[in-house]
Amino acid sequence: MSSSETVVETNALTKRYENFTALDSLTMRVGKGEILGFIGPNGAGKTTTIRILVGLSKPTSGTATIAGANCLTESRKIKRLVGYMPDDFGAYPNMRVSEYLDFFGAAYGIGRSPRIKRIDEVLDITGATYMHDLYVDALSRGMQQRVAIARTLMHDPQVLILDEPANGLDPQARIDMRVMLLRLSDMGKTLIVTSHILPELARICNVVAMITKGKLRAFGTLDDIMRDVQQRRTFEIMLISNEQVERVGEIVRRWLQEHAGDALFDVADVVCAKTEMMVRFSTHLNDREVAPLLSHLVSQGETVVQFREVATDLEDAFLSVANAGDESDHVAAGTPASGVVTTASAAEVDA
Ligand SMILES: Nc1ncnc2c1ncn2[C@@H]1O[C@H](COP(=O)(O)OP(=O)(O)OP(=O)(O)O)[C@@H](O)[C@H]1O
Repeated sequence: MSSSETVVETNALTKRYENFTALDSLTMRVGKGEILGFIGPNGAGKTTTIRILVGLSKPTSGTATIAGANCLTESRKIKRLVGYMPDDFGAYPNMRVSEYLDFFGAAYGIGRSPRIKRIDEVLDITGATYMHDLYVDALSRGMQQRVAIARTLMHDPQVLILDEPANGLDPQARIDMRVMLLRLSDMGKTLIVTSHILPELARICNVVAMITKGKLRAFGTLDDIMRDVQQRRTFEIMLISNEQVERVGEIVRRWLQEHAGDALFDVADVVCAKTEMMVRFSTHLNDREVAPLLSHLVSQGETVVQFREVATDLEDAFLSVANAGDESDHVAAGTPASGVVTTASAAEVDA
């Protein structure tokens, strides 16, 4: 992470709905001009975090600030500092793009003549000048996303929070979106961009925060996270009957606990696939270190049909980090938010 001036900061941010913890002690910071990729599957807690940041929801505990303004108590300042683009564009029948932007500019209290000038500026920044007189409800999804971003820029905020901006875009529109976000970052804007999948957008992010079930699982540069992910290897143990699966899973877990040293994530990572008669695990251990596990299983009376390493491409591994399950909660909970926190499971994130 760059050492630039901190613009967005959360400390132990927690949100509970009765007994349910939607956000669990989230601590992170984003610097000026940085693009944060805020990644996690559906229900991970991204919108909860964003709603707190933009002052629409109060946390149960913890703090959040944007450019020094308290998100909980200084909602006027926050409104001026932040441009928020929600996931849903909304319906605006019979409204031209210029009228749409004029409407939101007026809502921000921008006077008529600076508003007209600003509309041209934001359309220029977002490459949407040609849409000036088009009707918003006749635009494609990609065009609407541009206009939505133009709208968030009307009051020239320091921070842009974009909820799923790449959602529903075709490949070319995604590329265009990336270019636009980089341009905004070059202008010194700080961006928080959410996504429920590993987006192409992650490649332009300076920092990536991965969140599942309300907890931060990984935080760092994409390179940091990738490096850690690449050091892990996945093994599969094929068994002869499905009644072995849970038992072998437990043996593997205990063995990793003893042999994987401080690589606690390995233990959290054991996946038992009953119907496939298979146990899968990922580990930082090398071949020589992992080989004794096979003899250990045999010495415990387990019949093993195959014990093999499986190829996982980087993207699979990256997604599996984002989709870490409950079992790793005890590990991630005590881990500081800075630096890389990774776990991997074989479950797939929805794409
Ligand atoms: N008002 C509420 N009352 C109870 N539970 C809630 C409420 N709002 C959100 N939740 C729950 O909190 C969890 C986090 O939701 P959140 O909307 O933050 O997830 P998300 O990461 O934004 O997911 P998505 O990508 O689907 O929008 C979910 O399990 C959701 O059901």
